[in-house]
Amino acid sequence: MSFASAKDPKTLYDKVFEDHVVHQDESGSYLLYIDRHLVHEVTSPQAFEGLKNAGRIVRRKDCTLATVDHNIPTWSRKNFKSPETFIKEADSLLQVQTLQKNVKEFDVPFFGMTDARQGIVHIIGPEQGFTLPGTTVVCGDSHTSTHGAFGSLAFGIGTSEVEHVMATQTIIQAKSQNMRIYVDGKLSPGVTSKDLILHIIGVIGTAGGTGCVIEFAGDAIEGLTMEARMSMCNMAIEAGARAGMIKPDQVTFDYVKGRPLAPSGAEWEKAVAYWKTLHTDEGAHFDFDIKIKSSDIVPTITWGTSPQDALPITACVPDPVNVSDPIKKSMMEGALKYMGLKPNTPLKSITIDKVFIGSCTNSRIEDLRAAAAVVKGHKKADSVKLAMVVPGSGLVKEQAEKEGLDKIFEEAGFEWREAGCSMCLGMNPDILDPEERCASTSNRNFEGRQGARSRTHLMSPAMAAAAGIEGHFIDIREFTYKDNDVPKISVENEAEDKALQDAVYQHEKQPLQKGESADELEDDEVRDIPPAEHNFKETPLESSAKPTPAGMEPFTTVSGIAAPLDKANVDTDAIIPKQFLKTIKRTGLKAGLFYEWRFTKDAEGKDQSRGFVLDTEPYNKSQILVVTGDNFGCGSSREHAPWALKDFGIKSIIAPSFGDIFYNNSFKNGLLPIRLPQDVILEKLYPVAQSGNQLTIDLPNQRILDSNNNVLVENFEVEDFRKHCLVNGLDDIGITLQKEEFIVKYEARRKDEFSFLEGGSKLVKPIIGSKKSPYGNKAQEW
Ligand SMILES: CC(C)[C@H](C(=O)O)[C@@H](O)C(=O)O
Ligand code: SF4
Repeated sequence: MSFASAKDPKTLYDKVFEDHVVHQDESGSYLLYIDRHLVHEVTSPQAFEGLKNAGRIVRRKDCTLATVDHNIPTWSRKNFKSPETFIKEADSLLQVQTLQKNVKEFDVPFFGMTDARQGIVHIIGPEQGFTLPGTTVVCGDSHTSTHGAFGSLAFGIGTSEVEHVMATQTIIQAKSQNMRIYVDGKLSPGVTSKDLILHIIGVIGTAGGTGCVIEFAGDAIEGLTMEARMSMCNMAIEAGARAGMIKPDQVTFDYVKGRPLAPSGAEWEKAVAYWKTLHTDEGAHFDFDIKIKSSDIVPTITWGTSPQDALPITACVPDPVNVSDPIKKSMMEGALKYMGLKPNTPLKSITIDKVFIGSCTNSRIEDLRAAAAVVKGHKKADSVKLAMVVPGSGLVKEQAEKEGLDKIFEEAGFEWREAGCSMCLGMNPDILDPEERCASTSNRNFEGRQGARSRTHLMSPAMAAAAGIEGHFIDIREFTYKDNDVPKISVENEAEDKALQDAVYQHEKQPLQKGESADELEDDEVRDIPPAEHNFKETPLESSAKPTPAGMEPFTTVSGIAAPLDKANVDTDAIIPKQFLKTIKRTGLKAGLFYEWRFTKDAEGKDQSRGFVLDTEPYNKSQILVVTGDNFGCGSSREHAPWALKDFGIKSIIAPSFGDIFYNNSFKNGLLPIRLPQDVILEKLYPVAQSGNQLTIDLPNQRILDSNNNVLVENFEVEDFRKHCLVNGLDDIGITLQKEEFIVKYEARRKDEFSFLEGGSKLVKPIIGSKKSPYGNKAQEW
C-alpha cells in the first residue's frame, strides 16, 4: 500500500514524506504532493493575484478549503446582514471581501460568515474531516502544525508557496531532521496538554526544534484526546519545528469517523488499513531524541515575551542576576521591563486585567468545557475588566450552547463571543490596551501581540478561567470548584457532537470519482533520484520559468552597508506587526518594518523615532542585516516580513539560525538569508557592521568580503536549487510546472492507492434546512 519501501526502519515523518514524493532532483530538493490546502483571508490575496496575473487556475479545488477568521469581529452576529455592515475596519473588510471574490472566481469551497462551519482555519479542518491521517496539509499560517495531531505532515507556508500549491498542488521541500519528544507516564491531575507543551518549549527553547519535524510519543501522548493532541502540535511551531506529528491510533480514527468530509464505507476501511501502518518502526533513526518525564510537569504559565519563558505556576519571576550569558541576561531584562514585572515575584501573586479563552490552540469544545467547569457557580473578579470566551468555530459554539456552557460563562460575567481568531492576534477589534495584562489560552506572548504594549501570559483554559475568577494567576490544583456536575467529556457528548453535525450536514456523500486506471510505478521510480534529464540543471528553465509576479530581481552580488542587530529570537510579529498585515499587496510595507521597535507615540499620537538602528546614519541605507542571535524570523508565517525588509532595501540577512518559514519565504522574494556560526558572526562580521562599513555578498561564489575585498567568509551554505533560483531570478512555479508529467503520474497513482483522499472539499454541501442555526440556512456565500 505504502509508496515507501519496507527496507529500512522509518519514522512516522519519513513514511508520510516518502508517500508524497512526486519528484526528487539531484540537489536534494523534493517536490511533495499536497493533499489538503486550507486558505484564509490574510495570506491569500497576493497569491490569488499572482495566479490571476499568470492566467493560472487552482489545480485541485477539491483539496482546497477556505474560510475567514483573522479579521472578523467576534461580537454577536444575530443582526448580521453583510460583511460590509458588520466589519467596521476598512482594511479588514477589504481582506474579507477579497477572499470572497477570489473563492468565487476560482470556485474554491468556502465557509463565510453566515455559515455555521466558519471558524479558525485550524479548527475547521479537523472538525470537517478535511484533515485526515497521513495527509500533507498546508496553509498560509504557521499553526498549520496543529493538523499533525492526526499523523499528517502539516506545516505553515508563505504566500508565494500558497500560490505555488494552488497552481501545482505541490510544494518544493527539503527533508527535515527527525526529532522525537518522548513523554512517559501519565499527566498529573490539573496538568493539561497546554502545560505539557509549554513545559517542553521551556526545556528545548523556541529554536529547539529548528530544522526538525517533531514526533510526540509516549504514554502521556497516547493518553491524550484529539483536542489535546491538537493543542500540542499547534505549538510545535513555537518550538521552532517545521511540524509536529503524533501517530494515528484508535483515538484518531474514532475522532475522524463520520465527519462530513471523511471517507466512509469501503473507503474508510481502506484508509484505516493504511493509517495503521503510519507509526515509527522499531529502530528508526532520530537525529534528536528527547525524554520528558510527565511527573516533572505541573501547571505551567509564561512570564515573559517568548513562549520559552515558561515556568511552573509555583515558581517566581526569574531574576537576571542569576543569568551569566550576556545576551540571555539582557533579553530577560528587556522582557521583564516590557512585562512590567519585578524579579522574584511569586507568579501566583500577579494580578491581571483581562482573560482571553480562545485561539486555534484552545478553543475546541473540550477547552470550553474545562473553562466552564472552573467558572461554574463563581463570579469574575471585579478587578478583571473583561473575560472573553471565543469558540473556535460556529459548530463549537453551537455545541457549547447546546450544553449550556454559554450560560455558565455569562452568569459568571464572562463574555460569550462568535468564532474567530479574536484577541490571539488582534487583527480584529479584540485587543488589549497598552500595558494591560492578559491570562490567555493562545500560543504567542510576543511583544505587541495582543495590542501595542500588551502583556500576555500563556496558560491552559482552566488556569485562564481561574485567573478570571480570582483576579490573579492561581495554581488550578488549589482552585475550589463549586459544582461537580459540570459538563465533562464523555462518550455521550462525542456522540452528540456527531449527531449535531449530521443534523447540520444533511447530505449524501458523492460517489468517489472513477478515474482512469493508474499507471503502476515501481517504488524506485518515485523515490529515487531521477535520471539526469529531469534534473533542474538540465531542464531548459528559461523556456517557461518566468520572473515571479512580485518581480524578483536576480541576486548575484550585493555590496552595501551592514546593520548590526544584537538580538535573538526576533519573531515576525516584531519584524512586521499585525496591523500591517491587512493589505492585499506585497508592497508599501517599509513603514511597518520593526514598527514597535522604531517608534513610540508622542502626546498627539504621532510616531516618534526611538533611534532604532535602521533609523540612524548610515544604517538607514542598509542592504544587509547582521544578527547575532539565533532564530531570526521565528513565529508567524507572514511573508509580509520579507516583503517589509525588502521594501526597506535589505537584500540579505546573516544570522546563526532562522525560523524555517521565514527562511523559505525570503528566498521566494529575492532576499538571501545566510546561516553562519555565531562565533564567525561575532568575530568577523558584527564588528564591520558596528563600524558602519560595507560588506559584499557574492552569492555565485558563496563568499562574504569586506570593503577592501578581503574574504571574511568562504563557502557559506546555500542549497543548490535555491541558489539557482535566486541567481537567475526564477519563478519556481514555472519550474515546477515543467514537472507536470510527474504530478500527473502521482495523481493517477493517488487516485488508485489513496482513493479515500478523493472527494475532499468537493463534498462540502450547503447547509440544508439546519434547524436552529443562528446563521440561517445559507452556506456558501455565492
Ligand atoms: C496571519 C498569519 C500569517 C499568522 C501566522 O502565520 O501564524 C497568524 O495566524 C498568527 O498567528 O500570527
Ligand atoms: S495563532 Fe491566533 S491568529 Fe494565528 S491562526 Fe491561530 S488563532 Fe488565528
